[in-house]
Amino acid sequence: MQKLNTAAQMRHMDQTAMHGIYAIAPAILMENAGHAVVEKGDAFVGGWGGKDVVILCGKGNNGGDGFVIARQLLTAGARVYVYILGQPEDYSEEACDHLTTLRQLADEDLCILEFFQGRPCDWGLLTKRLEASQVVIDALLGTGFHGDLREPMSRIVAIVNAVAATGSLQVIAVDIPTGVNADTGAVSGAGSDEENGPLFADLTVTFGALKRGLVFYPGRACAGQIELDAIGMPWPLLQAQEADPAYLLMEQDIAEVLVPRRPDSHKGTHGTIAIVTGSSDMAGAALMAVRGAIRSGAGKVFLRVPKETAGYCIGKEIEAMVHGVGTGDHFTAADAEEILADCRTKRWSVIAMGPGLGVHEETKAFVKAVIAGTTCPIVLDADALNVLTGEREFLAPYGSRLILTPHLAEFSRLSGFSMADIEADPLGKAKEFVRQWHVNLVLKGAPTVIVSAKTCHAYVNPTGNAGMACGGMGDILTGMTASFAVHAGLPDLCSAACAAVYVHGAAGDYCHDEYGSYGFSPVDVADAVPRVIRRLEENMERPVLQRPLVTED
Ligand SMILES: NC(=O)C1=CN([C@@H]2O[C@H](COP(=O)(O)OP(=O)(O)OC[C@H]3O[C@@H](n4cnc5c(N)ncnc54)[C@H](O)[C@@H]3O)[C@@H](O)[C@H]2O)[C@@H](O)CC1
Ligand SMILES: Nc1ncnc2c1ncn2[C@@H]1O[C@H](COP(=O)(O)OP(=O)(O)O)[C@@H](O)[C@H]1O
Ligand SMILES: [K+]
Repeated sequence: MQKLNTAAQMRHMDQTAMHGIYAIAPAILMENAGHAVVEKGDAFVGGWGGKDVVILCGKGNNGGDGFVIARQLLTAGARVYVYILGQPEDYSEEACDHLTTLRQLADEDLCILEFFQGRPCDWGLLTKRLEASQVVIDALLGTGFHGDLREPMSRIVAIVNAVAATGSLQVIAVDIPTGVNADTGAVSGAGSDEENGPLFADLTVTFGALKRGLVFYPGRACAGQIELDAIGMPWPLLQAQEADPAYLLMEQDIAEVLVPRRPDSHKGTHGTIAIVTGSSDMAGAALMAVRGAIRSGAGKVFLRVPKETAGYCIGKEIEAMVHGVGTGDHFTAADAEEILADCRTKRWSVIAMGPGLGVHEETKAFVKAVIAGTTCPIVLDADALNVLTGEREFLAPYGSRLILTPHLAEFSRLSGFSMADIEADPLGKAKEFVRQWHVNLVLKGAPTVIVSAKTCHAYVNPTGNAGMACGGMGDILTGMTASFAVHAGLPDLCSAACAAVYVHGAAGDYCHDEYGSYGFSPVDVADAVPRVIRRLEENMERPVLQRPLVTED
């Protein structure tokens, strides 16, 4: 897992490195930061020698990194034009020292320094310099950015974006692109007509830990390729768990939580999954959930649909045992007893409810009765969440065995948060909800965020693509989540949800590789799941019975 930090967490890490027991001189951290950009940038731009590079330096420590970069690029054989927004007295001591050194290197041919403040700006000259250069370094603003960009920053960023759009200029951002909020990925100028939007980089070299704003849209779209550099931070600080943490999931994390099948296992070992969902006009959703469960390794799958839906469903997913419940085309409170009895006698290990369930008033009582009358894990998606709008207090006592998988609109209905607030900070809102209502939450989107009921830690999924933005994709995930929830050895429901989300997205990525971003279907994604699991299996530990019984030294 990679830590996903906020600006405040980064400030704390920097301060602890510099002023705590480690006592790293501030100028050294800044030197390392600048060096990281030069080093990672070298491969990206194909070597610095002979390149013309514009370096834009703001008034904070991000600008200080820019001074180091300028000096090191001169050593690497580049010509640099350094635009400096502050005066020496504006800068921190370490940035000021680096500026002093850089000033000793000012040279009419190789190193031109331009101080912006207090003078009319020659925008034409800046544009010409950018047009004649191959690379621009954005050291205007880092994690200290907030609000919207103001003049002259906004004008400079607009000019860089315009020149870069012609394709002749590579843009490298220092730590985070200027105008991207490090905590949320919100950007300057969103929704306004004024030209004060964020900078779009081709490469972002970020320091110490990934910033949340680099993985959430719209910030993610500004970052280009992302490279992380530890910049010499003491390793205990790099590894320490932050208060209120968030992590980016990695393939290795998922491989580690999946346990290989024991060779002596049988269908009962791998979970009895009940998909209790569907209604007469949305039976396909129920079938897709079944498909997701089967393709994720479920031992047995029972499908329970309303009576009128059963005829359509029988034989469509031949592995599932299908039965029609009640008398109508949707579930009512009277149907709950049959489901609860089935759950007891057939020893269901997990239940999934929601896809295509419908939002009839009577269905709400049905869903509540099933939750209250069982003790197994339950995955709640789609209409199961829609019918529970306003029932947060009801859910909370059962939260530790529930996995809720809403998309943004479903989450808005359920939580009462506005769509705008959720879109502005999905991770923050997901955590806020879980802190209050103690459920395992999968907030689906690009990217999907998973929050643990037990710890309130958040996990962000890196897999998936826009080809998955089509109806039914979430139904597949519902079945997958139910199946993963009973995979032997998974430590908790949150890990199961993380594994399901990661594998679902990775299966979507296989489809993207095969078909491109249009037209692959939810069923294609489900059918690609075994390929992802096979890839993960290569990294799993061998089960006891697959180890040789006698080992030779
Ligand atoms: N010791 C450290 O703290 C280290 C910091 N580093 C760098 O320092 C950066 C953080 O430095 P700072 O905290 O000084 O922050 P920044 O360099 O991001 O800038 C802060 C300045 O920008 C101004 N500002 C904020 N929002 C603005 C807006 N919308 N329009 C115009 N001006 C705005 C603030 O008033 C403040 O003067 C990191 O991103 C990283 O690049 C690195 O050098 C590594 C070590
Ligand atoms: N642009 C995207 N990038 C990554 N994943 C996506 C994208 N669009 C959709 N998805 C994924 O596809 C699934 C869609 O789920 P959902 O909206 O519930 O679909 P439905 O309700 O139609 O089944 C989610 O898991 C979501 O994360
Ligand atoms: K920057």
